[in-house]
Amino acid sequence: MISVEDAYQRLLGAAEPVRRTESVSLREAAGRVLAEDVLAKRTQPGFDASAMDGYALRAEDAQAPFRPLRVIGESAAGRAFEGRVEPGEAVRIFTGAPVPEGADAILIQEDAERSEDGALVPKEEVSTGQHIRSAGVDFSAGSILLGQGTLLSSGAVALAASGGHPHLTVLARPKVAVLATGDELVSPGEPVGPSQIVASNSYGVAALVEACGGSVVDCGIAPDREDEIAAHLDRALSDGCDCFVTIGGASVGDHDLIGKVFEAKKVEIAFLKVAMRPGKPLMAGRIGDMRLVGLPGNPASSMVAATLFLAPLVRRLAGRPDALLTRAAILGSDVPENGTRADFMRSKTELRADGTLIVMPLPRQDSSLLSIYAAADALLMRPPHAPAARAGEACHIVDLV
Ligand SMILES: Nc1nc2c(c(=O)[nH]1)N[C@H]1C(S)=C(S)[C@@H](COP(=O)(O)OP(=O)(O)OC[C@H]3O[C@@H](n4cnc5c(N)ncnc54)[C@H](O)[C@@H]3O)O[C@H]1N2
Ligand code: MOO
Repeated sequence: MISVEDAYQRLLGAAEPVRRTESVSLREAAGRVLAEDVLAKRTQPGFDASAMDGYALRAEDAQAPFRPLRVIGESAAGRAFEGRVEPGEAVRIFTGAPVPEGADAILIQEDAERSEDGALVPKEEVSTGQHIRSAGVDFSAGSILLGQGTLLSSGAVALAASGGHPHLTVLARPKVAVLATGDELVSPGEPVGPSQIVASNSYGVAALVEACGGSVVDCGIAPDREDEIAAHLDRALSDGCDCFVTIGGASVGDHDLIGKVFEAKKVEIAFLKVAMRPGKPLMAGRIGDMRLVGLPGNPASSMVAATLFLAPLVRRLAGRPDALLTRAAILGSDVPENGTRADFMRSKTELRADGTLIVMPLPRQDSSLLSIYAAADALLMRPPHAPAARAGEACHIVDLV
């Protein structure tokens, strides 16, 4: 049995982002990872633009004592004034409109008066360049807007649009096959016979995989038969899956077959058990480029193991930042000393008005309890052999997705 840290290193150590790429429209691009640099196809703004509603003029014509100026036309966004502003002249202008030739400043309309004959009389002085956004102040054609490997935020998508790109080349989502195993399992909505239960973990694990940027290949439920599980593994390999995840059958009972399948298929084993609670029977390995993760069957064990190991792996394969996100918090109640396995206690957090993050372990921690898991928003991390700790002491948590 190895430590959580060693297991994490063995699983993620040599894992690299997928190399397959695809083109997606901007509307589908948020959350994807750029496969190549995005260069600006245009300069923004493409012209000197007014930042305010007012008058385009020569700054020297708006100095005290103020003289009336002749308004010779209008420049609106999308409809430029084609002429030139000469001394003693001004052009009515609106935000985003091109600044006409000859003008070098904008007088905002709040600082201007129009006389009865239509002349413009400035009320405040302006300086050269005032309220003008110069061409290219945001970016210039040919400059790198977004680098390869960028996880596309909403802002990044807007920037790519502004740079003139209707589509972006991104990394393909890693293909993650998810297989539930167990003779007792039926799908949600199906009749549940005596001694049967509903397969729930695969839905939770699939949701987590997708939240991490993966694409799920749902393999359904396999009975406790080595040949059936092995057939799913073979199909995942031939379908080019990046990861094959099993749920259940990871422990030591007569019907726990994942270890046997891994052996028969000559999986290069990373580890077979991890010193953690819940989730001790957790297996991982690889066949060529395909990673294998054997999650334990108990629902909370399955989800905790997937949060700590599968989620960072999928993020790595997807090219996303993959570090396990832990946060400092303050214990909201006393906790007893811990045993030999790292403990990940299902907990609820509360952000106090002063910014302190308080974490309260939930009262029941049995690994079969999905009601408790779903009520939790964080895992309180208790290292092996941690001494008893009191409310108010510092601790660390992992956020649940
Ligand atoms: N003698 C020992 N027994 C067990 C050990 C051990 O070290 N020695 N470890 C225990 C721990 S810890 C866990 S966790 C479980 C994990 O066992 P398996 O991975 O083999 O899981 P199963 O036996 O297949 O199932 C356990 C439990 O979870 C239910 N299950 C399975 N799959 C699903 C699913 N997709 N959705 C919902 N529920 C599922 C299954 O019906 C069982 O109730 O082993 C302990 N035993
Ligand atoms: O890990 Mo088992 O996950 O302790 O129930």
